[in-house]
Amino acid sequence: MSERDGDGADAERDRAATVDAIVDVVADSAEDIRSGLVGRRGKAGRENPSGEVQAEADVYADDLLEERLSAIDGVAEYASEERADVIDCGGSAADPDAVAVAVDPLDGSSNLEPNNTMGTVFAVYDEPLPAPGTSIVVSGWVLYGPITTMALARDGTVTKYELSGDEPTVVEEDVTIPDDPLVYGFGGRVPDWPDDFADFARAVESDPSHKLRYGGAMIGDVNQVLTYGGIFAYPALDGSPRGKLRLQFEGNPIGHLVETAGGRSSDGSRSLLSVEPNELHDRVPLHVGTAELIDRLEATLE
Ligand SMILES: O=P(O)(O)OC[C@H]1O[C@](O)(COP(=O)(O)O)[C@@H](O)[C@@H]1O
Ligand SMILES: [Mg+2]
Ligand SMILES: [Mg+2]
Repeated sequence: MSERDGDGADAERDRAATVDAIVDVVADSAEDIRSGLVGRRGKAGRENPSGEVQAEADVYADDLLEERLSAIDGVAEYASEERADVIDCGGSAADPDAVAVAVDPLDGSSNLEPNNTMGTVFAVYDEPLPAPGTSIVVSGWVLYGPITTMALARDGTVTKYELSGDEPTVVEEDVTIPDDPLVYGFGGRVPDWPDDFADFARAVESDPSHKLRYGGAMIGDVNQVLTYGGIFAYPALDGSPRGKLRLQFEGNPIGHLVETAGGRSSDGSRSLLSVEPNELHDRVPLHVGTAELIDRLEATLE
């Protein structure tokens, strides 16, 4: 037992304080990440563990978050899409008063060059990484749009904030995803979609009440789905049956937040939160949105 442990109630309190500190650091770092994009829109000249060429801003945001998050008392592990291994920050995420943090420091970094939307995604797990989404304590994302905003899922409820001043400003509490779907966005090259997913996509597109929204940054696209109702997917592809997006850093946090808002997530047959990870950088076919559309998707892919 670490010195921080004490009895169960103390451990709970310590963990809650750690989670508060993590959320504060992510919110406080948003402006530094945003301003740090200037002058870092080029390539860093090396690949991340998923084999993608890193942008200078990917490395910058990862280094900044690693330094700040790993310094928090009670953070036992830091892991990110941009580094191969989990960073051991001291203690164990299996302890009742400690957690692990997993981060996609800059989501949609291919949008740096054309200056379009990007985000930061994070999840706090109460188990050592890689861990299933059922062990997430808090999930959230920062969206660098015209305004910097944050969505946070904690204690069974989703809250949206603006991050413009010294303190985050609550703009919406108890956020729920609308039941009537309006927007959809599907990643991957259309010729690479498996036939069953293509059938589903055609059905969604042919509904006159649905509109296409695809910006090339998952967070921007998913935030529209959370706002208007609908579906975002980066499906399994012919030649890439696990799709593109990563379970620990993208699928789990997004699935946790959308499900907390009353929506659904799926890998094609079950909740993303039920997918058991094998490795830190596992990919997963990702579908999130209004429950009825995810039900229909799963019925089509059966
Ligand atoms: O360029 P594509 O194939 O449309 O992929 C876009 C998808 O890839 C991502 O950019 C992957 O995220 P990273 O930028 O964090 O690697 C998603 O945000 C987005 O939905
Ligand atoms: Mg990403
Ligand atoms: Mg990224």
